[in-house]
Amino acid sequence: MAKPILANKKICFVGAGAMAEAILRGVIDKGIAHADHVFVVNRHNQNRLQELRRTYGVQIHSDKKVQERFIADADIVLLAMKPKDVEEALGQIKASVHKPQLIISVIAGLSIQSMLQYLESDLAIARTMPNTSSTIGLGATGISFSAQVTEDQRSMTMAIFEAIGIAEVVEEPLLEVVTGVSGSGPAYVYYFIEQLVEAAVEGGLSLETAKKLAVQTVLGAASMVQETGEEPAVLRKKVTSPNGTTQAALEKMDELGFPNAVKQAVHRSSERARELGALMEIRPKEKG
Ligand SMILES: NC(=O)C1=CN([C@@H]2O[C@H](COP(=O)(O)OP(=O)(O)OC[C@H]3O[C@@H](n4cnc5c(N)ncnc54)[C@H](OP(=O)(O)O)[C@@H]3O)[C@@H](O)[C@H]2O)C=CC1
Ligand SMILES: O=C(O)[C@@H]1CCC=N1
Repeated sequence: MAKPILANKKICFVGAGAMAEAILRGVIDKGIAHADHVFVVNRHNQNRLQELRRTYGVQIHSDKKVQERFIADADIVLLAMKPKDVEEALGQIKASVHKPQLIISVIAGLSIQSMLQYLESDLAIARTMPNTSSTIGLGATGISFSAQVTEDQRSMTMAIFEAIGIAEVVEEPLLEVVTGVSGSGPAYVYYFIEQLVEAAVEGGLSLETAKKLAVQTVLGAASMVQETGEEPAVLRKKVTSPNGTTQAALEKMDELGFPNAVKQAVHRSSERARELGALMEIRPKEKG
């Protein structure tokens, strides 16, 4: 059953890739948006639009004029293209977006100020940083709002992202930190699982058994933190017998710089988001 706040609202996704699919699948599966109120447009790939239509029942069209109407008629326009495509895409939709629509962006690094400049309008903007776990309702999203966003629009944004996981409102400059932690974060965990599996196979386990054990271990550890409310460091100590196997393994991780590698990776992702943001800024000389 759809929550009333979004029941009659039209959402148009501009961009039809991994992140758009994660969100649209989440909101449709959770019943907070009806598939016949979800519109998806992209630049070229018609097969991709057909695939999304077949899988989720969303509305698509190959005609650019009809796509422009999808955007103009939407209550919420959700921007989900890569940073390199922002200039072209926002230039194309500029004439179609208007007040009092809500623009939601998931684009890493793209500031509210840059969006307002590209769209040349005083629009209501929710800048977000979700992650792909939104697909299964376990996303983690950071959100900042522009001054123009109304209370209803805030509630709609929270409803969307809380339907597909947890959502935290943060000051806009902290969205880069969110990007480093939870936007890119699933990839770090997959990378960790890959190494666990590889080591298990090197040790002689079958690939199938290795995967089962590694995935259950990560799932169990994350759930323990969530369900017991205990600090990760306290839970870690409970696994670590003095002079036992875990202590030996953790000492090896320290020796090889694991804690520093993880922290530096998070900081580098945040820094990269800032770099992408700077690349997407409109310089004063390019205006008008
Ligand atoms: N993937 C992730 O884990 C996360 C991604 N993000 C952000 O989400 C955004 C999208 O990432 P992701 O989904 O991975 O990217 P994808 O490459 O999977 O998808 C990008 C989509 O944008 C479309 N597109 C490109 N140019 C235009 C245009 N001019 N007009 C309309 N659509 C266009 C592409 O369509 P076509 O094929 O026709 O070119 C494609 O469907 C990025 O900005 C990223 O920073 C945020 C959090 C997590
Ligand atoms: O890798 C990226 O740039 C995007 C943003 C966060 C996750 N994926």
